Amino acid sequence: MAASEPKLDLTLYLVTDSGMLSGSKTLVQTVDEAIQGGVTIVQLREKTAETGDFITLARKVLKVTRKAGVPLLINDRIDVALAVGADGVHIGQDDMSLADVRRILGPNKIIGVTVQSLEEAEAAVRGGANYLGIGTCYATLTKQVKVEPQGPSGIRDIWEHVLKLPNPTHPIRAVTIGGINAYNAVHVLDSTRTLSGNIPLDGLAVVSAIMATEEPRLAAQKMRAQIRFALENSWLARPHSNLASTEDLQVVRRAVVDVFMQIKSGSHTPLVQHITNLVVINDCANACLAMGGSPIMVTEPEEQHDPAPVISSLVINIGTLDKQQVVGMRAAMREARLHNTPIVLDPVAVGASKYRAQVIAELLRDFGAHVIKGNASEIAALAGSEEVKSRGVDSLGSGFSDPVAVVTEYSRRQRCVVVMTGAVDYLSDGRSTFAIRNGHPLQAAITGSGCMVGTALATYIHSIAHVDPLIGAIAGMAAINLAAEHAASRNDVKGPGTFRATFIDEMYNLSSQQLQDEMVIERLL
Ligand SMILES: Cc1ncc(COP(=O)(O)OP(=O)(O)O)c(N)n1
Ligand SMILES: Cc1ncsc1CCOP(=O)(O)O
Repeated sequence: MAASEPKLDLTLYLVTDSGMLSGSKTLVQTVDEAIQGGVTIVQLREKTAETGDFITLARKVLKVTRKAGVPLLINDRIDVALAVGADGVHIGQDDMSLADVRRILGPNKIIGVTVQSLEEAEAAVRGGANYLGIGTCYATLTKQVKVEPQGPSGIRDIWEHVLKLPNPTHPIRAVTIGGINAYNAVHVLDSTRTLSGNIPLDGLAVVSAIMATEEPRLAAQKMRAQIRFALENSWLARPHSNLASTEDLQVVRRAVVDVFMQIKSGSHTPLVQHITNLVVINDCANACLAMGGSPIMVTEPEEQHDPAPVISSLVINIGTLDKQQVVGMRAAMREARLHNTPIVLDPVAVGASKYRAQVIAELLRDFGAHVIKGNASEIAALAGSEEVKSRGVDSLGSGFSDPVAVVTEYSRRQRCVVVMTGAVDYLSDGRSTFAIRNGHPLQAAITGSGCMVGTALATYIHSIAHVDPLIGAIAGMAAINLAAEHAASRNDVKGPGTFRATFIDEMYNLSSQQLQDEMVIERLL
């Protein structure tokens, strides 16, 4: 690219569609405001415009983009790009070939290419594309797509592949497109990072998230804020995440006790939203209160929006799944993603039916989670392992031969903390893996003790920005297990019934000194 031409910054890529304008603003105004809100590159995509009208519009838009120092690309139409002196073009697989476009436009123009497979991506990189538009990511109403949406993991596979190509002749850049908005931007950027190297896409491309709003500046600002958050708070490179990876277990223990203390002292009362199962809802609410949180059981899809800004963390538990509940879960997870609220996902009995497996796969594809908590059979089902089978909500057999490898690997793949419960609990964020050896067999004798673990995790992981999720998870796991030990040792506990009530008492009574002294934690990785 010549020095005088705008710099290629793909962070927030606006693809236009004048058919979406509300009527109160022209396309040129919309582009102008979107750039003021943070759009870094614009593609003029006018599928039905006559050539003359397209050129007239492109000239007007170019004035705005040039003033802002933002590149303007033209969708498909090399003739229009040449006529107006645009900064480049974006082409798809059915358009003029990359080689021909390069020959016509010369070496300094930007050429972006849509790719939907490893082969297409490789060819575009070898052919000298300046960037790739990988997708589609999610289903979109903006256009009819020929290839099924690939979801973030499909996009990541392509991104990872091109970055590994030997001897690249130029830097490889990429965005993804399709169904992206401020709600899913963080999840998409986080889950498309390469597994080896943690390298994020260069940005996100959107049409309707900006074009179909009355406030394009505000919409662009929201998107930019989410993209900034995702790039600064990468799962594996969070600013505060060195704590769990420190070699010194004393430092980890102290951090865990600090997280516990914040809640115990009352200096913070997390508002923990639960969409959980009918069997345990009351126990989970009481456990949350006993630990110093405040439970909120908002379940209807229509009422997810209003409280979302003040929710500290969200528990999604599929124990007694029904279709209407899934709609509520999706609405809650969407809001949680917008507010960067930690999500704890409890995939109860996910291996028991195809329906459960499908619901969880879709929730993970569309929203991801910050923590996934399950017993060995649930983690096996999610990780695609046959090693541990389930019977209803329980695991059969003696568990994994190498539980550390399973939780660590699954955590790396899902980019979240994985907590695998059992006689020994394993917790990993993909970099560090710990075992907690507290707890009591009576926990398995009452229903819902696993669900209460979900509550405990969410209570202590109440902020992505302020609590390292792995440290918070250790705090929750250790606290609830110690409460069980204390309850089981009491003389007034005669069996599961008395244990159940006493368990809640001991969650309430547990002190930070007890946590400090009695937590049995081991670093395994
Ligand atoms: C950034 C970006 N990525 C992908 C596309 C899709 O382009 P294409 O496959 O050519 O489809 P149409 O846009 O022509 O419908 C894009 N436009 N921009
Ligand atoms: C042009 C294009 N190419 C693949 S999906 C898409 C449209 C994306 O639109 P939206 O951001 O509104 O889902």
